[in-house]
Amino acid sequence: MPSLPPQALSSQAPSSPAPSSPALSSQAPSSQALPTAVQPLPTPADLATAGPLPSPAELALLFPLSADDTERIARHRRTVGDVLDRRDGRLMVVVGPCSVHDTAGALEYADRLAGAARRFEDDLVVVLRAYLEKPRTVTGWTGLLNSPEYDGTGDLDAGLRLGRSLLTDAVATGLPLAYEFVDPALAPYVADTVSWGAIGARTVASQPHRHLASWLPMPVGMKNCVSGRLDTAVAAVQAAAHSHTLPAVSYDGRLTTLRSTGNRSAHLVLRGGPVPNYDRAGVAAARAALAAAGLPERVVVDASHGNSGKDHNRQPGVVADLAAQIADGDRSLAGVMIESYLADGRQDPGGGRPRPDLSVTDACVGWTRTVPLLETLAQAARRRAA
Ligand SMILES: O=C[C@H](O)[C@H](O)COP(=O)(O)O
Ligand SMILES: C=C(OP(=O)(O)O)C(=O)O
Repeated sequence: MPSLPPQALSSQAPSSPAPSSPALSSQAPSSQALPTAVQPLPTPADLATAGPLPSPAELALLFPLSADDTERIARHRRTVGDVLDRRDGRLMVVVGPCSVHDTAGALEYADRLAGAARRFEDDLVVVLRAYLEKPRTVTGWTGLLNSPEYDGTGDLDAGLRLGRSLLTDAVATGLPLAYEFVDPALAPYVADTVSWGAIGARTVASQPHRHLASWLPMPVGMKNCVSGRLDTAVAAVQAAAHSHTLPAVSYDGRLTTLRSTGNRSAHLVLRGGPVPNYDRAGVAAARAALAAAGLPERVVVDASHGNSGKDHNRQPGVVADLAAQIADGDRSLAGVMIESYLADGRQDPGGGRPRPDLSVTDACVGWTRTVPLLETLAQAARRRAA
């Protein structure tokens, strides 16, 4: 990889907007005359003012992983695969904030979780949710990578730098990281730091996301649709297991053709819908759908989202139900997801800066309520193993 001076990575945005192209603007009808669905395409001048982004290689040079980090991430990925394949009898717990909006707050949380992960390591494989992109039902803040200032201005260049620096710091805590891949073009900037990936309920039907999962070098969970349907996610697991040809941003930032090998560790994540699906009947229905598709009967269950009606106060009840199923010996339950952060609840920051310790997206269970949940799951996993 060529070594580049940091100034070579800076955005090329000029200080004042470039004039619009007279040739193009004289051809384009005025926007008032256009039906709302027909917007003029960006002009070459618009594109020039946006400035280039660093390539994944350039960003990794600024915020590198050490050889030890890379070796540890490879080990974490194998461990998660072993849990999914039941070669490792522990339970995976993917836990952490709905989204990272404050890097200091996220790292404080990661430090606390790293301590808890060591405490429960005989029974649990604890994975930190380090989600920097948010899919929205309609509109809203789309995450630190796209909008690091939480003001909707969308400074992707700054977001990539802040996001990668957070991920490499989080890796240094020794925890495996979980990440939802929302925009396939951004995956090469972050994928080397991730040990468990997710394709979310709003993108699981998308072919580019399934193809991306077939290339990602870690186990990837496919979430059931927002509607609660399982078949789309089951089809995504099948699609991801195959080899595909896909366009992808290469390490040096060029659009390239990639031939994926297929991801044999893709699996189903139950996140509920209008009706929860974490209970024994929901898990049994998932096992039946996987068996009918000829897939391994293994699931991760998300205690939040549709399974708690986005009410964080209901997550402990969901976890208790799952713990009972696990303690009773259900070996198809490979993992549990919990949305948890430093403080309990969520905020809607008006115009000001958000509180660093409180979620700006979905409500989370606070840290003091999270530790007993980990304890409950560890006891359940120990009983199952025995
Ligand atoms: O996980 C977070 C949210 O559930 C997801 O981003 C959708 O949020 P929204 O329905 O508020 O847009
Ligand atoms: C958006 C998320 O979940 P889902 O896709 O299940 O809504 C999430 O886990 O942050």
